[in-house]
Amino acid sequence: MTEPLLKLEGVHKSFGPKHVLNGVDIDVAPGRSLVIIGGSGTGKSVMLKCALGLMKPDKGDVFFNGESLTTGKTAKKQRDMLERTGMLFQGGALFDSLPVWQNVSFRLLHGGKMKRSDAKELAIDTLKKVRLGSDIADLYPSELSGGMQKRVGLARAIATKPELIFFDEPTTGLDPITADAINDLIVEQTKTLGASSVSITHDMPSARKIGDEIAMIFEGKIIWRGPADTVDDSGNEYVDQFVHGRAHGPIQPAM
Ligand SMILES: Nc1ncnc2c1ncn2[C@@H]1O[C@H](COP(=O)(O)OP(=O)(O)OP(=O)(O)O)[C@@H](O)[C@H]1O
Repeated sequence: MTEPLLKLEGVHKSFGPKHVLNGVDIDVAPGRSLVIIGGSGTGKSVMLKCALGLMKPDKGDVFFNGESLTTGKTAKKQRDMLERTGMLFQGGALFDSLPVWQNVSFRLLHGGKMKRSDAKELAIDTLKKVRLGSDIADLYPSELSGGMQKRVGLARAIATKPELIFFDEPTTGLDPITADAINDLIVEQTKTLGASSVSITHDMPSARKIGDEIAMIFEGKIIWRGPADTVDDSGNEYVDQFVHGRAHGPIQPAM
């Protein structure tokens, strides 16, 4: 069996008396796309932060390419993982004070790896991949629509040609047509790179489109996982309620 690129094993995380993650086991193979669905406050973002090393699990481990990120020379291993990882944050999270091209090539510019002129050229090439023209390279994020900002965020996530990309609610705040176009670009660009991806969302159209596989988190555990095209017929009453957006069922609405 192929070694997973990313694996979370028995990950626990609590805040005081609040147990958010209660033994999360999940992995993603090279070149595969995993979408994690779950209701508000179920710990999706906390899980993502643990996977990225931004939060330390209380118990359990995170492996990147088979290497534990919580034991041994963790700082070096974390750095190595982050260099090989791209991220599209919820809301785009662009730097308002930097023009679009510097946002896209931020890591290459600031990692001292590239001359400014080369970084700008790479940014413009990458913007083209997300169907944005060179005319926006010198604009600032506030001058762009929400959909364009997401495209810039996607361009930034893929600019370093990562092996693994995290997508945190990639279509939040977009109309359904723009959201669909962003999802198409996400699929196209991750497949072109041959990268693995882990996305978290509660938007089912996005989950169906982006995911090779879908997993559901509930009460701090992965309660179901399967091929994306089986999510409507999972045989799991929790998944069924979530997928069909029913207020009544075993999951209580988060109010
Ligand atoms: N740093 C923190 N300190 C205390 N509690 C936290 C912290 N981070 C998250 N939590 C709590 O952990 C729980 C899960 O939060 P998380 O943001 O992971 O949910 P989520 O599934 O991503 O929700 P949503 O879909 O609404 O974004 C919440 O109850 C939240 O208040």
